[in-house]
Amino acid sequence: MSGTETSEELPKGGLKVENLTCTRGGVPVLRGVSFKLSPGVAVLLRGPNGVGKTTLLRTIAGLQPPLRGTVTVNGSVAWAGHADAIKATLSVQENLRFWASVHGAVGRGQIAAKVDQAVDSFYLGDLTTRPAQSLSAGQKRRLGLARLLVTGAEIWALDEPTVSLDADSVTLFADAVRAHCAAGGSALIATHIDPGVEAATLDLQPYSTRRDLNDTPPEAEDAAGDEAFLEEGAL
Ligand SMILES: Nc1ncnc2c1ncn2[C@@H]1O[C@H](COP(=O)(O)OP(=O)(O)OP(=O)(O)O)[C@@H](O)[C@H]1O
Repeated sequence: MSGTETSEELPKGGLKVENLTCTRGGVPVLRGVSFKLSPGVAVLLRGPNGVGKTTLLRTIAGLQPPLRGTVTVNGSVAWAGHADAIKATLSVQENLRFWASVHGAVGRGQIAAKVDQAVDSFYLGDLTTRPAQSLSAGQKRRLGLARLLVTGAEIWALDEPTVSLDADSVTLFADAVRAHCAAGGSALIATHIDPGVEAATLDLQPYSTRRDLNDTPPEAEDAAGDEAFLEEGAL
């Protein structure tokens, strides 16, 4: 099902998307998207509602196969979508322990160290024994983001990660992304707001609109791939 390939020719934490065409519900959404994401870099994925940001992130995370093109990574991808991947009946601490174990932490000491760091990073200290289902929307979102830290994944694919967060929590998120990138990780972040992260921008444009405006035959567009979209510095 996954169309994501692993290659050690990329640097650890690197991601390369080449001429990617995706469908959603059988309908073409993205066409010929190409870009590279280097370790240490965060990129904001922009574009109007329905343009295909979630579809692109899902494809990179291996949750759906591309129709055409390739996604290549060196490292593992952690996906944070709208549902937060939270186990409702487990406590905050149990959720994080669970995810740390799933992602390879071994032994009580290693698991506890990862969980403690994640709890501190997202100010979850007063909530550790609370069942996840009893948390507010913003608290759940903080738990979902804390999960990223215990996965140890090099590449973060984040779909509107700041939804429901208050201003202080957005700052915690930005700090976490900064620390992740400083440690050699990378992040692709779909968002409609400014999350306070120093980042390049990848602008997805409506495929049909762009074609109409450019008056470019689809075959030529296929051959050329997508123009644009990363500002210099992110490549
Ligand atoms: N489960 C689905 N079945 C069919 N079509 C879908 C499904 N989910 C999304 N789509 C369609 O696919 C297209 C791309 O959706 P996607 O969620 O990737 O957009 P987006 O850029 O993330 O939008 P938003 O900014 O609103 O979150 C849209 O036209 C949407 O209506």
